[in-house]
Amino acid sequence: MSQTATPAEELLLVTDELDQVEEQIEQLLARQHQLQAHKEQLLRITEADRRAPRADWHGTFTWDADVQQTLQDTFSLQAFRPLQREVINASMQGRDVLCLLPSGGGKSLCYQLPALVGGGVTLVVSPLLSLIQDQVHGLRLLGIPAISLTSLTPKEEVAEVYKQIDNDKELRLLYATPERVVSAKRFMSKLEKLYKAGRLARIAIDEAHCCSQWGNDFRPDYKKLGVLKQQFPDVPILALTATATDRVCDDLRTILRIEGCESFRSSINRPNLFYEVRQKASTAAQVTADIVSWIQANYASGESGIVYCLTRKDCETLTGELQAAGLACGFYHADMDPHQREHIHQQWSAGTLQVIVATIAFGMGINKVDVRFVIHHSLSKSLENLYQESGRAGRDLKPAHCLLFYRFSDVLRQAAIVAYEANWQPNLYSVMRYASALSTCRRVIVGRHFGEAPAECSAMCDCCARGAPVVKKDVTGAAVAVVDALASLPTADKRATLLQLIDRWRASKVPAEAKAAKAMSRDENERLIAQLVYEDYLQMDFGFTAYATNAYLKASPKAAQLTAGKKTVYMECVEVQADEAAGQHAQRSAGEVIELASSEDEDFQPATKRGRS
Ligand SMILES: Nc1ncnc2c1ncn2[C@@H]1O[C@H](COP(=O)(O)OP(=O)(O)OP(=O)(O)O)[C@@H](O)[C@H]1O
Repeated sequence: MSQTATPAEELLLVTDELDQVEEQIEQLLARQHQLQAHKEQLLRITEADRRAPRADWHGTFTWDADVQQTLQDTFSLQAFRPLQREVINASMQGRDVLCLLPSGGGKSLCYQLPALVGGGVTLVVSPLLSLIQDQVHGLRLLGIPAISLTSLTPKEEVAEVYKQIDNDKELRLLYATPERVVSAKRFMSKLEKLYKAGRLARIAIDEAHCCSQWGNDFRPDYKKLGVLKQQFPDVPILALTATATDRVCDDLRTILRIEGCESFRSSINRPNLFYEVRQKASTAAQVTADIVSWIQANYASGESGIVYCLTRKDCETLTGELQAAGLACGFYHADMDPHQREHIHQQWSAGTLQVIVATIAFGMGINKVDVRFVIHHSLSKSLENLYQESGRAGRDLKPAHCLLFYRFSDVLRQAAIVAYEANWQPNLYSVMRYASALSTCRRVIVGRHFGEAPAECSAMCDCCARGAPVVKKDVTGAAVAVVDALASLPTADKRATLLQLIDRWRASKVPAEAKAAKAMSRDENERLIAQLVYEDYLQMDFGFTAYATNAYLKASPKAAQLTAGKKTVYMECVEVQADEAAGQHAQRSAGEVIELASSEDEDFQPATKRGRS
């Protein structure tokens, strides 16, 4: 310190140095926190390795004979489906396991069978009451001792269940909801008692993707399930899910504290499902007529199906219209009396109703394996949601059809609903990318989303089955006209609804622009605007009123490059010819331009189709 510094100057220097020291302390504390968390992870991993060494899960184990016999005698099954045996071996060995098998892949057997062979009690955490009821009922029919504790358990039975947990040495499976596990102290104390007595054999966490806020169906109570590893470190956890991206898997490993787990992942590809997207008509009446005629043409023998709608009101209206057209159907959504909802579900499961028209409230509890079709009346909020909802078809592995009716205005409706959710935009764009594809196989898009190598499609999606040539059109002029139409708006915010934008574009004061816009149908105008959103030349903007959220469109910063002549926009179009390969899947008139897709799609293939048989 200089000897000539005045106290005031020195004060400034000292204050400055103190600030620096505080900043360093903060950095060191953050680093300490990080290292502590990492140390705990490494301790858990080494402890898991010590407790249950890794092995070749295809190999032979002391329990092989028991496992095979239980498979045949108790479950009346002859052989394992892919990965079931490996998952069972790893769990029997005592490893924590993350199991990703597609819908209908047979995840339940992966914990039900070890529960019988290994002895002790397997706790199954499952999010849905109806699913729990169905499973417990099914297990009891097989003579397997199973109980559940949920909000549906009558008060007088709760004491009996607790008594059974304490004393019934034959009990093998105990089902509970995550709420029960994380909030009911009495339940946790019973688990502690089981654990101390060495009777808590395994914990299965079904629909484990609900842990992660990056996945669909995030549930806050699932996020607290890390308490199970903390309280019962020696008990192997088996986390199961049908849908999870790599990011969701990483997240759920951390949340459940099973970082050292064995991960088994079969392809998410469902080869028996035919994926199709159709242009959705612009009027509700026409959409209903299209759905009715499609079901009547393809499933006239009353095969079961689901129609997913965006809102409760849509569900009720569409049900009335389908009924009027002679289809046996009922609606299902969250705003119904639970008994009425259950009644509809049962009638549909029994085949009395052919079609259930539902919101996404109808989901994880569906146990019906012979659903032949799933129709999306509106776009889902993410590709994961669409995959999972569609995946309720064909769980018996027989051919089934997943049909999405798509138009861009539904993206805006959906956006206005999900705009409050985390990650709504990348989620919505992922499903838009899927829906607007023309030349890219839909399986490839889904596989890429889940980080998988492309699966063989064998013409089991409309893009591969269609077989018509794709033409690539330069539509830069039209794209500039759309941006100009927004710029010419009298309002300061320069934003418009989709309808306003199309009207303004078609009424452009530049005659050539208006002529070009009108040379396209309004549907095609809409598709080009969708593409501009999807390629980031336009963006969504929201207006909030006391009653609703409205979605608008406005130019994004990238639009300036378009108007400056630095970007070119191409659209793909297909001229449909008579196409036998697509058979009933492509019911369109010859020569009709059926779809447009992004010119920025990596897999854009301008000339001929592939994958056609
Ligand atoms: N090894 C097997 N052989 C034959 N059928 C099996 C086998 N394993 C399971 N199944 C049957 O497959 C059907 C689906 O099983 P399960 O309900 O466990 O699937 P899941 O993977 O949980 O599907 P979801 O994610 O849709 O709930 C059931 O009817 C079940 O009995």
